[in-house]
Amino acid sequence: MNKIPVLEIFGPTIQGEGMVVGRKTMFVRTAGCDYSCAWCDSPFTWNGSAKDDIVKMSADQIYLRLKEIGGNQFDHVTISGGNPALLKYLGELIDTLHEHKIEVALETQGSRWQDWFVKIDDLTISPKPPSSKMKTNWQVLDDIIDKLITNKRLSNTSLKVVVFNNEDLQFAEKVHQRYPSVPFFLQVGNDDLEEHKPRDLASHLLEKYEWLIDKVMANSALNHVRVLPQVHALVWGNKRGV
Ligand SMILES: C[S@@+](CC[C@H](N)C(=O)[O-])C[C@H]1O[C@@H](n2cnc3c(N)ncnc32)[C@H](O)[C@@H]1O
Ligand SMILES: Nc1nc2[nH]cc(C(=O)O)c2c(=O)[nH]1
Ligand code: SF4
Ligand SMILES: [Mg+2]
Repeated sequence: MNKIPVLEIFGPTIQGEGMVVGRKTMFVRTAGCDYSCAWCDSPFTWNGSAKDDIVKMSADQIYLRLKEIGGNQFDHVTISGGNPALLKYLGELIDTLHEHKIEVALETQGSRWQDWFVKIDDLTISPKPPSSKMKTNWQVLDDIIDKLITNKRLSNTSLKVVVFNNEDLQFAEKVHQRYPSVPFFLQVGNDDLEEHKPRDLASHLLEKYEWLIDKVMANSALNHVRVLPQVHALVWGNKRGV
């Protein structure tokens, strides 16, 4: 069996973001990313700081570990990273989880296509706005969205843009206008990744949430959208593994 580089497996917890926010889920976080976003909240997945924690695991080993931690208290697994779309053989893990009647969500930035995207129950594609300092390859993203539409995966797919400022909001508009049929989410950017007091971070993020709500309410190009904070950041702050 092919092995997957895993950095952490945790849960059950709530999915704190996006299309299935609030859903009880386990997390599998893979190592490695083709981006290096200025504000990445999980830089240990790609900057080498946790390289000794990476474990190469088969799909069966990951399933066993999920059961060891989560017991019978879950029926949903979210795969995040890093960029799990770098991993050609993730389809084996998705099949293993489905065989055990477990639904599978996945978080990626839309820089790579994998054929197993069409098997994901809740696929979040999160193109990166200017504040990240990353550049979207629109040809690649067009191709990904085209393939998902052709395969009738729209009800299993969402776009999610993190917003820190007005320029990011314009980028969000552009993404929504380019792919109007894809369910669209705007997410509050967390600009304080050092804060260790969850309540202080929460009140700061709620102010940013109010700013984002006001902006979106006044914007006629952003009508068919949802606006959300990272709920896990409101509850647990910058803590890892929740
Ligand atoms: C750590 S990323 C991993 C998945 C994939 N690499 C991606 O970026 O979509 C998971 C989600 O967290 C979001 N995210 C990362 N840093 C953030 C921050 N500082 N504030 C808000 N959301 C953030 C990303 O945009 C993405 O939607
Ligand atoms: N609770 C919780 N929800 C999340 N949604 C997306 C996450 C991620 O890091 O990909 C995440 C995470 O790390 N924790
Ligand atoms: S794409 Fe995702 S994991 Fe990669 S650097 Fe950006 S936010 Fe972090
Ligand atoms: Mg996170």
